[in-house]
Amino acid sequence: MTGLPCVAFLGPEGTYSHQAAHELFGDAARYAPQHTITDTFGALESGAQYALLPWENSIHGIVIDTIDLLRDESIGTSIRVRGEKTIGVQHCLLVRKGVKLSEIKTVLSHEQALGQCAGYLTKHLPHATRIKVPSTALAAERVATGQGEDVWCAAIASSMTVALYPGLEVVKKGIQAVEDNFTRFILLSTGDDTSLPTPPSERSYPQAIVRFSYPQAAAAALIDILTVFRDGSGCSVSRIDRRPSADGAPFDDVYFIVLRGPAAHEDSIAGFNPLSIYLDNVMIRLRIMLNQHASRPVVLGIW
Ligand SMILES: O=C(O)C(=O)C[C@]1(C(=O)O)C=C[C@@H](O)C=C1
Repeated sequence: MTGLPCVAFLGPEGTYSHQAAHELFGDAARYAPQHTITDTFGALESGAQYALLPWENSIHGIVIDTIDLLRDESIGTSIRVRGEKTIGVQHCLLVRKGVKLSEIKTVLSHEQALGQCAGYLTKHLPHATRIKVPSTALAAERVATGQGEDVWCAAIASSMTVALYPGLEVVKKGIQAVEDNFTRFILLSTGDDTSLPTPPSERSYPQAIVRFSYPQAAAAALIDILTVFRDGSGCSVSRIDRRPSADGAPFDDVYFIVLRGPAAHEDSIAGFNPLSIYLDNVMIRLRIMLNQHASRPVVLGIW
């Protein structure tokens, strides 16, 4: 067992992160549940080789804690983005056995799940207080073990938690805004050389993330900076995210550009990756355009 790599994930058992980690690594890893997304990232500093973080959801969008961690300077240097995993998410409203919908006073869950199910809560539980907790499975555990007033709490979590935390029952399954609901996770590892037990990407084309900061005072216009990414050799931008910079002047922002390379052909030469060649060129031009600014553009990972 000890030879297996350690994968940190947002716990406890029964979170969607737990499910995604298992789907990626199966029996080829040891699993280390963490209390928060920040702790999951921090586990890379205390011995875990991998951390799997929820990245974005198809209903509620970006997971703020994760994207803000991607601003950390260690990512792109000692820590690299290595892959991704997408899973389907069907949320259940769970209560202690015997509690009726009309008796629920409080609903606990991860803020993403509360957001994905906001329509259901507004319609069916308009007077219930919504409380954010670090994960869906922690919400289920609290409802299962709650005392006193907590008996009237409900949780939004996966149906798997019913088997893990005895005493719960499902009031309603599939309470998110639309039936098709997916969360995409990002896999980080300490360095590029830790081998991955399963192919890191589910897609046939390679991807990469570039981070750069764009201060309000920048000499070059943002639109000119973005033209650096104009399609080259079949590579293109598939997504742009923007967050406040952690340490810059007010409204200085950090940009995350997700790039997609051309699909690999069966006859392509081993080790030849058009995306990394394109990125070498893009990074040189980006550094020149942003050269007067302290924060260098960085490739957070290619997978
Ligand atoms: O709380 C969990 O179960 C998680 O794994 C976190 C998380 C998220 O942050 O998006 C993962 C998937 C769902 O979208 C809801 C919550």
